[in-house]
Amino acid sequence: MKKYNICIVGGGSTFTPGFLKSFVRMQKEFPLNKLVLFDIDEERQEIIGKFGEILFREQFPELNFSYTTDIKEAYEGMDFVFMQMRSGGLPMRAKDEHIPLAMGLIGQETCGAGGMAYGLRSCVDMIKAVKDIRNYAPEAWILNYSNPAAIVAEALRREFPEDKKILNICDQPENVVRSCSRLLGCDWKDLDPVYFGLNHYGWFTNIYDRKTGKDLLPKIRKMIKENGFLPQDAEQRDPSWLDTYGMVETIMNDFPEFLPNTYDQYYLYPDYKVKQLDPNFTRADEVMQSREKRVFSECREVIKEDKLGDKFENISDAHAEMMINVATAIAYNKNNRHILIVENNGIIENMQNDAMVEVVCELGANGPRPLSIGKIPQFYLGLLVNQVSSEKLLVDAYFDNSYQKALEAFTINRLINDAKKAREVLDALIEANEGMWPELK
Ligand SMILES: NC(=O)c1ccc[n+]([C@@H]2O[C@H](COP(=O)([O-])OP(=O)(O)OC[C@H]3O[C@@H](n4cnc5c(N)ncnc54)[C@H](O)[C@@H]3O)[C@@H](O)[C@H]2O)c1
Ligand SMILES: O=P(O)(O)OC[C@H]1O[C@H](O[C@H]2[C@H](O)[C@@H](O)[C@@H](O)O[C@@H]2CO)[C@H](O)[C@@H](O)[C@@H]1O
Ligand SMILES: [Mn+2]
Repeated sequence: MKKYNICIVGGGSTFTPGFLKSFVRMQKEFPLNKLVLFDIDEERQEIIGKFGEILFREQFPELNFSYTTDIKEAYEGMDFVFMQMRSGGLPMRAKDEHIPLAMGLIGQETCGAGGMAYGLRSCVDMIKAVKDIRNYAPEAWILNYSNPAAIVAEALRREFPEDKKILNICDQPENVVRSCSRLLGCDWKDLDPVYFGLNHYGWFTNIYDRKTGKDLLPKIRKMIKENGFLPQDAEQRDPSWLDTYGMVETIMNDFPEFLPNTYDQYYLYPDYKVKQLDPNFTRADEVMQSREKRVFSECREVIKEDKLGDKFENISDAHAEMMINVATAIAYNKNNRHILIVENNGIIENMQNDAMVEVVCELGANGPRPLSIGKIPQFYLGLLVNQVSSEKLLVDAYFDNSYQKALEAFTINRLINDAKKAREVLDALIEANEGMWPELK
């Protein structure tokens, strides 16, 4: 069995320990020869890297493991590059969330004004990173889940139109499916979903029982009405995530036809969410006080003790497992189903062909083969056409260095929806992102 060479970009991410654990756990399904962590932040990379050295010494000693801030060392000879960079880091995420909220607008990592601010930073850094990767590893599969994945996917589609080995993925749809399995008391792998939308903006039309073909969505709808909705890993979640999953019940009371992605809450209830969110303490602050602190202090402890102790079991690795499953589908031409972000080209019949949509695909060595959706109802079409327009205008702003296009992207966005507010928040974000955005003239 071939053993693969993998690089993780954003190797200093809070999610890296979860990946390291999954690579140990899944070494039979996905045998590795070499694993390199790459980050631009030497200090973060060193802490996670040293933790990784101890983890692999104890659990997977034959793996050739290293960490670096050098692009040649990172990319040369790679088969797969997993991308999880956070352009601007968590401090900039805090600004993306605080600035719009202080103006009465949704401030969120990937949605609305904050998502667009993060989007422009990610366009700059992701395009540079993909060029670097292609310089050293022209044939590597690039599996991107750096956010905002919708905007990154559109920018990469335009910058690298011939590159068929770049795949954009989000684990949120799979998480909703896993959460349904918790509700139903079954294995999530027995559920066969049908899903359409954009990244962080979609709906499940059906959740079939894989064995019988029966649609379980009516039962799920009823159970959510009676019992609410919890994430599969509720016991490990911060309070804000429990609120987010709880909103699925509200959404289904108003729009019972389909099961929503949790991110739909921002687009359907923007006024309510603005009132609920605290402009001085957002999710970024919660992450910096919880996950980031915990991950780095646990890594430091392991380094100090020079042994893993009991740390392995408690590392959360749900989305790492999903990403590794995506890589194995490609590596072994499995053609099993994943929800992926791909160019529409008629999959959603009544949406433009060049939209980057999120749908179920069969995935194998030749890439994704999306399953057709057909026409979607007017309500959903209206919402999605609005959002895809905003995302495309933002990417125009990036490529054309155009303030006007950015203003249009912000104005049309449902979470802003007013030209004066759009200009005000855009100008504030230009100032906050100095040196990290393209110059907008
Ligand atoms: N698509 C999904 O479903 C999904 C799920 C979870 C996280 N994410 C994304 O994963 C990323 C990491 O999230 P996190 O909360 O762990 O963030 P984090 O800030 O803890 O880690 C991100 C790392 O990226 C590094 N980085 C920043 N710019 C870089 C660049 N140009 N090149 C290389 N490294 C760079 C940072 O130094 C940092 O160590 C984010 O983009 C997040 O949005 C996506
Ligand atoms: O606020 P954060 O940083 O906790 O999460 C933002 C990300 O949320 C989703 O990813 C979840 C994922 O669904 C869950 O299974 C687990 O792995 O945690 C992740 C982070 O909490 C979303 O899909 C990402 O795009 C967001 O970046
Ligand atoms: Mn996501």
